Amino acid sequence: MTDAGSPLPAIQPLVAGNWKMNGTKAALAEVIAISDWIDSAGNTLKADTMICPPATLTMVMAELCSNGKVLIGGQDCHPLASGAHTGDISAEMLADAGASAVILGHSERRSDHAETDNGVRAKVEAAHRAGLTAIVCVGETAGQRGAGLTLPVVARQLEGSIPDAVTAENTIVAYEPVWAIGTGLTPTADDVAEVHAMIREALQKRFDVAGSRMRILYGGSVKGSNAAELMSVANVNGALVGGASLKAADLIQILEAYCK
Ligand SMILES: O=C[C@H](O)COP(=O)(O)O
Repeated sequence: MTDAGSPLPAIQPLVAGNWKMNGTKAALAEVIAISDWIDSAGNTLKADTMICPPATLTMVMAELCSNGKVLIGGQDCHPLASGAHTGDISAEMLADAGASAVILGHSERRSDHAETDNGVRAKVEAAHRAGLTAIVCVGETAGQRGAGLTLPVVARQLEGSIPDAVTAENTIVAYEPVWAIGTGLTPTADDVAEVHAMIREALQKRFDVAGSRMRILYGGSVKGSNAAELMSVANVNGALVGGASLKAADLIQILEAYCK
């Protein structure tokens, strides 16, 4: 309930495609096809749609999607606004290129670039400074899951990676079990429900109403054939999609789970 005692409005789901290190100019046709499909779906589609392309495509894709039907996000940013950091991109640069969000702390960044919770938190603060929504990824490895550590690992990542001052608009959590990414494996609906319930409770405890309103995405081998089941789990407010976001036809099958 809000302070005024009225019920909170429903959370608008988000389906975000993470293209990772995939996509050249030829792939822009996929985004045009997604945007055209969203047009034809009209208001039967009850979700927002985002594509997070590689940095080389951010600006051209943002220009192509300037009608706002497909939102554009980055895949990482540096904590600083500018400076001598060869190869890095700042949150301000992503915003300037037309992005409205940025994925931070993805498990591939955490493993490939030794990113820590503290480092991710600094990037989330940078995203907010630049006016971007931060999509903060958390999730356990297969080993941690086997050891029964899923909930404590995710709780620690949440606590460490998200700064103290956030809003329901500027921060999204993405739960992505590392072992489910790109493997075709997914947790059961009950397992997803358990983790998302814990995340919701932790967010509410820490951020009050903002924590009740924040979107919590599920990611890890989401595809057309499992989207409806996964997206109907309590506290799942959308999906972060890797492989199945690269082709318009595959992403559209996932979006169809949100057509009513
Ligand atoms: O960011 C997206 C995730 O890593 C999921 O990737 P996937 O859908 O290919 O499993």
